Amino acid sequence: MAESVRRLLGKPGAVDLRPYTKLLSAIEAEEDGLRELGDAELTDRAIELGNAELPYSRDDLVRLCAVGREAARRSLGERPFDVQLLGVMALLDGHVAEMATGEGKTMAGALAAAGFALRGRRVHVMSVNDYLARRDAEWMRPLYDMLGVTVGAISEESTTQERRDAYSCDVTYGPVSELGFDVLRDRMVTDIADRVVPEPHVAIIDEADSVLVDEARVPLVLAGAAESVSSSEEMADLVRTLKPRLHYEIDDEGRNVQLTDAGIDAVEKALGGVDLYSEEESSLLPQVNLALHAHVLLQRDVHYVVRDGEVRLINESRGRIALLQRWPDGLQAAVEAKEKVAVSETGEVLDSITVQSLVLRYPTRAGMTGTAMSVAEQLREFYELEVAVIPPNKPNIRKDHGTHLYATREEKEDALVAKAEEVHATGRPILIGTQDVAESERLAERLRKAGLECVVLNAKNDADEAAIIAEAGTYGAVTVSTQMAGRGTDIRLGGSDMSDRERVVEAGGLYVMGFGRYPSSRLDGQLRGRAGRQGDPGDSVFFVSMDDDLVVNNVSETSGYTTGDDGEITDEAWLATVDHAQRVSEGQLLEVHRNTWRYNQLIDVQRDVVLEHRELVLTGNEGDQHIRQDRKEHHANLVEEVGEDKVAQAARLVTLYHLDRGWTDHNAFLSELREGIHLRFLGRRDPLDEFNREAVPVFKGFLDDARARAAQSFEELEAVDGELDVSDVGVKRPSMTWTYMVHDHPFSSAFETLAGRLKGGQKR
Ligand SMILES: Nc1ncnc2c1ncn2[C@@H]1O[C@H](COP(=O)(O)OP(=O)(O)OP(=O)(O)O)[C@@H](O)[C@H]1O
Repeated sequence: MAESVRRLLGKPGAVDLRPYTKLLSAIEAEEDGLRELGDAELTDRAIELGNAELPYSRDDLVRLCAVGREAARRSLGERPFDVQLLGVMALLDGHVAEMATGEGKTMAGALAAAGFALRGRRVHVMSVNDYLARRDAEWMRPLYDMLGVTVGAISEESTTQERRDAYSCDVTYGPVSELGFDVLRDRMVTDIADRVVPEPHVAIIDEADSVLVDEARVPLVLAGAAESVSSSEEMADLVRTLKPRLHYEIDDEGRNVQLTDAGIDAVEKALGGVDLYSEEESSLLPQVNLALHAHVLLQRDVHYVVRDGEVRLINESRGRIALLQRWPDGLQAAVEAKEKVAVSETGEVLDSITVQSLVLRYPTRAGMTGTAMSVAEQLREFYELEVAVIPPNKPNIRKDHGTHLYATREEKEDALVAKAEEVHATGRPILIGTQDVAESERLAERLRKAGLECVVLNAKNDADEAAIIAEAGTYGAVTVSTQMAGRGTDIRLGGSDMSDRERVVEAGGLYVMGFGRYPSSRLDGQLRGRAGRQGDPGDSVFFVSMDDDLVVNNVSETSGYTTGDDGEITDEAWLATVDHAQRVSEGQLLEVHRNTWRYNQLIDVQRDVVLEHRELVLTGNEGDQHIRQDRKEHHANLVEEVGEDKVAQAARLVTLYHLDRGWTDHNAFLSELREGIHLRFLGRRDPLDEFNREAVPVFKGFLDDARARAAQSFEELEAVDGELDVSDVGVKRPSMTWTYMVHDHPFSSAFETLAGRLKGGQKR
């Protein structure tokens, strides 16, 4: 209640920058003195700052910023601007610094990381991908060296030893997914020496809004022990024969598809006269629904691409292939069956972690991004983070034009292409943002036909992406790209070496065009922000049509407007509906985020109980003590045969095994419960309450059960040649493990569909 009232009343404000700005002149005053010092003396000055505790006093903050500025000037050849130092101070206070594109967040982040490290904190700088983690660590290394701070980076390919080395540095850069996977893997070790992640201190999150808001709906998963699911190609072929409206209906938002009565009859007939709602056939309906979802709602080249015989998801928030992502198993298999590719490896989910849980492990959190203010509320609600809006170094002179609205997609495309031709004729570089891969390719084709050579950026690897983006400011360049978030490379006018800068500036700088507005205004802002960096000239404009998904899915009335000859709708009221549609969509995204959060809160509490107990077993002799009491005689016999140490180790392994096994099973139970819980809507109960009501009692006996099973396994253990081999009693760790990100079920589950039918009062 208090929270909802606060949400309504308390407009999220930004952090007051005055305490920081007051220090700027004192920082500058130190500059001449520091320039006199030799490099080693400068390093000593930095190290001396480590002789006190956090937080930094006013005077020490001045010293840190002054030393940091001088070190950056010498090591990187760039003297941090005042605004970057404001960013550093905001980060050191644990805020999210909103700094526009090209303002130099990488350096601000590094100076803050060094500030924490000098005071004895371990810092993890979380990036959005491998490439940026490695690039930033290497780029900033000379600066860290000069400040006497060690730095390392991890990436997906890092070996265990490389990870350990990187984590032993003061500052470690890594993609958020890898940091999460390491935490998950560490939770499964049976020997403390196998752990790689040290105790968490400080997290500095780059592209904080993408990571903390957009990616927070995608849990990281550790899976193990292979077992293949049956392919559902038969179902895929069957649903292909069904006809829209006659056999199935799609709801207004395009998020749900349901069989009609005629559809059910057709499916039952095609399956040889089964009754889909009978007890015996209870597994069929979910399969049909999954196949139908895959067929109707998931489109190739919009939601996924097929490459090298694999279905690869497109990360909607970043508009590119998400190598590690997959849908929950059933849906993934259904899409694979639809595309007739081999059904991919599947196995048990050993454990999972959400971005929230990962980030909240760190007692100190901070972040930086170009677009934070519009998610200030979420950052506060989910991460207890406040936003500090750092002004640009030079005033932003980019011209953001109003949205152009058209009746149809064709008219929108015609208008955009015409505008692109007009702008291209002046030599200005153009960046066009599209909604999905298919659209970017179609549009590029159109542009080429119109004589505009263009580069399409949608699904390359991270390094290629960065190189393409870096050249997008070249004279006459036309670049078509899907969502820009997390690309992490700024567009310099005149190409990456800025050799042609003058000509491009004179022409008017980068012209950004959005082909459709994004599901949130923040994503629009990220695209616009690519133009006008560091006071450069630039323009941005969006072209929208009434049949864009954003409008169709979120506006109830989409007819009754008047258009000009070219199909443009200029009526302010209709333009306002586009803004409205975007707000509705933002509300939906927030709800999804909040739901993931709520469900995971309970799971996290239970996981913590298990982990706490597991830690006692792993690091102490909890397992042995319990078994010694429970199976006195057998324990004593084995001790006599093989000695205390070997028995204690066997008891530890057996207990860990049953704790982990129990948690895997409990996890599976919780996901099933969560899927099925929507049926509870039938009883008009709150599904979350229902979830908690069922999940809590089931967990009650968890530890006792695991202990009892461990004792049982131990009882069966026999000494052979003076050794105990726990695999004799079925204690086997997964032979292999792998990691991925589960794409949150984009549509309601099969159960919800069933619930929807029952709710509608249909027979059966
Ligand atoms: N103080 C400075 N003086 C001169 N150049 C600087 C300074 N700080 C950063 N730069 C340069 O500005 C460019 C942009 O820096 P950086 O990539 O860190 O920006 P960013 O804010 O992270 O942008 P993006 O939003 O694209 O990630 C880099 O080429 C960097 O070398």
